[in-house]
Order: sequence, then structure tokens, then C-alpha cells
Amino acid sequence: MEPPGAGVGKADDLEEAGETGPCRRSPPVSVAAVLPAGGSGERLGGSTPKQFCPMLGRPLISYTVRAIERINWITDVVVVVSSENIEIMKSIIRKYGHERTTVVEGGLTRHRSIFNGLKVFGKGNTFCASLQKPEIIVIHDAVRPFVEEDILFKVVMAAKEHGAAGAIRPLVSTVIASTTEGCLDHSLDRAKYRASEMPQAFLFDKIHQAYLQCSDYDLDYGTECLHLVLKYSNINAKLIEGPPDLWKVTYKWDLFAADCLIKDTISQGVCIITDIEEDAVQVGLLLNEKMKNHVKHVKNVAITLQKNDNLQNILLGQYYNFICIKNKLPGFDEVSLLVDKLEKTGASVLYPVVLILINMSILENTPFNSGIESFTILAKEVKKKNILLYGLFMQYKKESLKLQETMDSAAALITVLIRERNPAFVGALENRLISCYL
Ligand SMILES: Nc1ccn([C@@H]2O[C@H](COP(=O)(O)OP(=O)(O)OP(=O)(O)O)[C@@H](O)[C@H]2O)c(=O)n1
Ligand SMILES: O=P(O)(O)OC[C@@H](O)[C@@H](O)[C@@H](O)CO
Repeated sequence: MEPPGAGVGKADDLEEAGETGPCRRSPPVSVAAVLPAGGSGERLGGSTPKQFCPMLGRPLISYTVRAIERINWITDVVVVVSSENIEIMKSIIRKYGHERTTVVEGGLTRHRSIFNGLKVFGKGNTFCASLQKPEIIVIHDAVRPFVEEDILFKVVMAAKEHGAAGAIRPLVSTVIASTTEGCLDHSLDRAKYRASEMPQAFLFDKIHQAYLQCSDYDLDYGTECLHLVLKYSNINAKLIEGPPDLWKVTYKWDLFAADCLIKDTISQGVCIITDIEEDAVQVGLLLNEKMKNHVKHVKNVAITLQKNDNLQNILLGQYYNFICIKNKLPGFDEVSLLVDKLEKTGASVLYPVVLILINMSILENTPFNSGIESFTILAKEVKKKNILLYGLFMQYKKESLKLQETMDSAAALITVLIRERNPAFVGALENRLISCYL
């Protein structure tokens, strides 16, 4: 289950508030994938290779593996990592449930890693008997997490017809050649050139044969698989225009951009849960209207928390952000029930889930409920489950103008909490924070 477009594609099994992605036929061929992930990420800097750097607390590589694994017609995924990272990769596979992924040891260069990944499908493979040789092999850099079924389907179908295919993108800068003195020699006509991106797809035998015939120079200095099948298998790969989000995480800013893109995408859907009492339902519907100014999809559900055994199904869907409106501070057991049901959906394994409890009470002079202290303690405990629990204690005057203003403020505050997903703010937000909204 993925939220709309969460860095893992926008179609497939993503349901966007009632819309479902295009129903894709499977290609009439067997398909497997090799994800080269054996690099050290020097250009990104830092001690952790970029494929293992976290985005929203989860390694970048897990997003890419998930994006490929979600495509049900890709039967096997082989991730190629350096020897020192094999155990790390195996722990990622276990933690995030990447059941269809096999880890293979990489090589000193990207081509050598890819070759190692292909070998496990080759004849006499003693590495893993279950890995059947596919007709088409997809090769996709493990640091390109935003890959969708659509481009994968296109390159696979094109590879079936042409022998090889690769995603391309327009150049964003002009390419120039320099003289030996480092001066401009000439510039290329940008319209005639494209950037070679990933995914790429090949008839397995053709790319495997090409690697078997490769010179050491090819293996040590090349960066283009399409070139290898041209050179050794005389195949002119079909070039497929890909979408803009095929980019490769190379520098630090790429990682920040990827993190922001995922945060932005999983913040686009909110599920508002209220009691069935009329007041709570009305406040929930008003909040729904206000939230529509901030996010794409808002769904309202009115239930009696304790008695609702359908809660699991209500929570299991396309949302990672939940707002529970109560006219009194929910008891420890009610919050625990919600958290337990949320945890059981498995959603918080892949992404931090936001749960905002709003305690709406008609404005009185009475101080905020003393339950705030224990609520914050609970929130800190729940954070360990990757569920970010925030409490807003809002008192409001019943007359509609004040209520409108209060809900405008609440919607703005909720949007910040959802977009930031900052674990530091879990628990009851300070009274003074809220009182300024009244
Ligand atoms: N010996 C190598 C080198 C690279 N790769 C993988 O090939 C992909 C694209 O390569 P690149 O972006 O160059 O990754 P790095 O080599 O890690 O980056 P850098 O050049 O900055 O060190 C990455 O997923 C990288 O892990 C690999 O499998 N084996
Ligand atoms: O060149 P780098 O080592 O940065 O990364 C590999 C890329 O070149 C490669 O993924 C695409 O250009 C397609 O071949």
C-alpha cells in the first residue's frame, strides 16, 4: 500500500481518494530487475553511501526496491551491493519486507556490479536456484527511487521488440567540447542529444552476452549499458522519453529534494475521524472544508472508536495522516486502540504516520485538561512505532464566526504538522501555541 505518488510512482496500486491508477496489463514476457547499488557515493559526501542514506527515516534504496517490487510482473529483484554492505542490505530487506529481493556482491565499478547481478540468472547459476533466467532484464540504478510502472512497461515492451531500450530526458545544459588548453572547441546542438537515464531493459541473453565479451576497459571505464549491446550485440537500443522524476540521487541536494518530494506527496491525503455526536461531526465537516485549502484529498469518517471493529479497514487505505476530533481528551485506551490499529495496517513501516488528536471544547474559563502530561508521555512512546502523535487542545466559542476562525487556524497548524512530520513536536502542543489561535 503506497500513498499517492510517494516517491514510488503515481499509478499502480496507489489509490488517490477513490481514483485508482491505470490498470496495466502485464508484458507478455518474463521480467526481472538488477539494481546496481555497490557504489560509495563520493559526490554526495559523508561516510554513508547515498543508497543507504535515510529519507524520512528509511534508506533511499528501500524506496527504489519498493518501487520495483510493487510491479507484480517483475518476478525477481537483484540488488548488487559492495561486500561490506551485504549485511546492511539484508537487514533492510527484512525490516521493510522486500520479499522478492536477492542480494549479490558488487564489483569495483558500476559495470562490474551489473555484470555480477546478471550472472546469478545465467546458466549454471549456483547462487540462488529460485532465480529463473528472465526473457527481459531491467537495469535500474538503486539511487533513482521515483520510477513508475509506466516507464518500466514501455522500456520492457521496447526491449522485447528491439533487443534493448532505455529512458532518456532532454538535456538541461548545452554540451560543449574543450580544446587541450581548456578553451571552447565547439558546442553540440542540444536538440540532437539526450541524457541517458534509467530504467533500461534488455533481452537477457543479449546484455549477458555483451558483458561476457566486454574488455576490462569497458568494465572499468564505461557508464552506458546501451553502448555495450551496440558494441557487442549490434543492437541499436530504442530510446524512450521518460518523465522528469527519473533523476539520479548524486549530490546532497538531490537527497534533500527526494526527501522533500516524498514528504510533500504523502502529505496530500488526510482522513478525519470523528465521534458520531452531531457537534463532533459538524466540526469535522468544517475542518474538512478548511483542509481542502491545504491538501488534495480529505476524507471524513464518523465512528464510535471503541466499538468499531471496522476501524482497521477504515485506516487501511491511501492515507498516512489522520485527525481524530473528540470533544474531550480521548482516554489512554482510545488512543492506544487507534495507534494499535494504525500499526497493524503496516503503514508506519514504510512512512511515518501522523495522528493528530484534536480535543475541541466550547470556550470556558476552565484550564486545559490535565491529561496533557500523560498524553505527551504516550506520544513519546508511540514515536518508536514511527507514528507521530500530536495533540491540539482547542477551546472555541460556539458562534459560527469564532468557530470558522478557529478551524482556519487549526487547518493551517495541522498542515504544518503533516508536512514537517517533525518528531520533536509529538505530544500536546503547548497551550500558548494554541491559545494564540483563539
Ligand atoms: N562499483 C559500483 C559503482 C556504482 N554502482 C551503482 O551505480 C549507480 C549509479 O552510480 P553513481 O551515481 O555513480 O553512484 P556512485 O558511484 O556511488 O557515486 P559516486 O560516483 O559519486 O561515488 C548507483 O546506484 C551506485 O550504487 C554500483 O553498483 N557499483
Ligand atoms: O555516470 P554515473 O556513474 O554517475 O551514473 C550512472 C549513469 O551514467 C547511468 O545511470 C545513466 O547515465 C544511464 O546509463
